[in-house]
Amino acid sequence: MTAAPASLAKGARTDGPVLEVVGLSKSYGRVRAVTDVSFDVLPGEILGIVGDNGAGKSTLMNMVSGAVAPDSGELRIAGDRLAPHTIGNARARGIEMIYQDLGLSDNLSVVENVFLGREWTAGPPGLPVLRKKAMRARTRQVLERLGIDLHDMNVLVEGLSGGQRQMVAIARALVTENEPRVMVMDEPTAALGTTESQGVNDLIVRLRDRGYAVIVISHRIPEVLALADRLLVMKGGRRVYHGPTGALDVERCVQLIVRGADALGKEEPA
Ligand SMILES: Nc1ncnc2c1ncn2[C@@H]1O[C@H](COP(=O)(O)OP(=O)(O)OP(=O)(O)O)[C@@H](O)[C@H]1O
Repeated sequence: MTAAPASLAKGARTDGPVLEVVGLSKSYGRVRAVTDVSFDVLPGEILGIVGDNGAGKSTLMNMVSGAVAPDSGELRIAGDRLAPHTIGNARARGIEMIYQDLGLSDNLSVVENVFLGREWTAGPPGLPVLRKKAMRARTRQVLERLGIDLHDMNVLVEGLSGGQRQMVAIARALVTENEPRVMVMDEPTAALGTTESQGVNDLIVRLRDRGYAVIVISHRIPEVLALADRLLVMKGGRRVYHGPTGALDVERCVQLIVRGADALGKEEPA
């Protein structure tokens, strides 16, 4: 388990779900992007999120990351309500989102990317000096801890493979002021071949085994069924399944995505 962030509210729970999403809804004009969706994630768990295009996955995750404020419902982190509902507050409370475009700068090195926008400096105010050695050491430590093999951390990111870039983005999410507790990844393997996908998925499993909660949005049904412990299936902005992946096979999962909860022929598990 990772240490509880210092910013965890007094009295907040440290066992049970690290994240509870309670009845979130969001409309854009007349489009109901997400309607009354609830789910939770435990520490040391991978939750997969699947659904057709337009099912509401991105809107839901943008609410989880604090980027989009819900019309109704709330987010609880370790039992404590997220308020105000902002990216800054969600990050301070340990929620990190890695978008599909990764947000890396090609012309900067691995270390520079990991610390981009929050560089460590020393020296008097107005005359900051970059603490390059310390940043390199911290980056190496995080990469080694996660078993990420990147020999040259001064190499420009443009020279890295898709899988390596994904790993730099994950390292970047880990080098924050507060230890993250929930990592949300949008299609982390979408642009990768089989071997590189396997490398990224192995890393996601290592994150899970270190106590992080990892939420993975994916279109790759067999892959996410093999990777995730539980699955959230969305259709038309609604939750149609939230339960163990072991209860589903690829065919049933596809049926849920296409037909909704009717595909199970019974009540979905809570
Ligand atoms: N900023 C926005 N303004 C207007 N409508 C939006 C906005 N964001 C999403 N929507 C609409 O909300 C619905 C859900 O979209 P969302 O992007 O959350 O689905 P998704 O499951 O992530 O889809 P995809 O897999 O294609 O990314 C869609 O009908 C979409 O057009």
